[in-house]
Amino acid sequence: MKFQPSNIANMNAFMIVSTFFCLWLAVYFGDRAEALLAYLFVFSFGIMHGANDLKLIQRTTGMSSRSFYMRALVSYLLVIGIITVFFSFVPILALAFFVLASAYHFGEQHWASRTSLPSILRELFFMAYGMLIFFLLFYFHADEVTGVIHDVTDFSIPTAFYFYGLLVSGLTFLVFFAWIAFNSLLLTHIIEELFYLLVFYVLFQSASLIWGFSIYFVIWHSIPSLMDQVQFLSGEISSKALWSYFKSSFLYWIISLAGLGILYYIFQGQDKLFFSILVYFLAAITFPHVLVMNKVNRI
Ligand SMILES: CC1=C(/C=C/C(C)=C/C=C/C(C)=C/C=O)C(C)(C)CCC1
Repeated sequence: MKFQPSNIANMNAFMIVSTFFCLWLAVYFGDRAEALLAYLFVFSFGIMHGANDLKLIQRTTGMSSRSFYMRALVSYLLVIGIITVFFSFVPILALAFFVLASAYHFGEQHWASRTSLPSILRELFFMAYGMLIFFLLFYFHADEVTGVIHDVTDFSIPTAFYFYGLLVSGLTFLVFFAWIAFNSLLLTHIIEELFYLLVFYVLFQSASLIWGFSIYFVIWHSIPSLMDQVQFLSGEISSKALWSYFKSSFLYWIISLAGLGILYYIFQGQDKLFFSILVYFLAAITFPHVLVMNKVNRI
């Protein structure tokens, strides 16, 4: 079965409907079931969307030899190693850098095809959007986020910080957005984009931290990104192309989950929140992925 462009256009409708469906589902679940489902989301689609990076590197560079694959794999593992060291020596800086890189990555995923802003401004806009998403989430779950950050870095962030962060990132985004619309650099609709922000407001305000994050991460980031990657790798979005994506990411996906299992085992006795382990894990696998996707988006 081939997906037509109209189906791809329906993606936005799918994202909105499934967001509210997931919010409604939460009414029926207790906290534990909700958290379990959230982890299932993150560990399935969330990890899977980053599991084809090596193939994407090969495709963006046009090099497909075995030795290139090995070099890419070694650089990949090196980046993961550097991040781990960074987190052990200066955790607060590493975390700040991780959130900034993630914000950029989320912004890039959402906006790369929706604005024709020139470079530098483009990157700053991606970042402002992503920071707005994170601060919106953090603002509504301030105490819990402060707890996780304290667990990871030993730093206590005052909860007012999230309010000011939300204010600054929100204003920066809105000024940028108005300027983009005014200069006809917007390839989408103003109302549509503002409506999505309203959806995120409702989502983060009503869902728990883990549920809100996983719904955003999977439905609004991982699934659209996975579709873009399938289109890039196979030239079409069809069941065959999706199957081939699944097959080539399977090994990396299993290895990542095994890595998470090992992290969990190491931290088990240290009284860490499972969330903190998740932050370390996401940070380790996210950095190489952000670099790869940035390269894909430049093609
Ligand atoms: C700091 C912090 C969080 C940050 C998570 C981030 C920054 C995730 C980024 C993931 C990416 C970019 C994945 C790749 O595609 C959580 C878990 C919400 C919980 C509270 C504390």
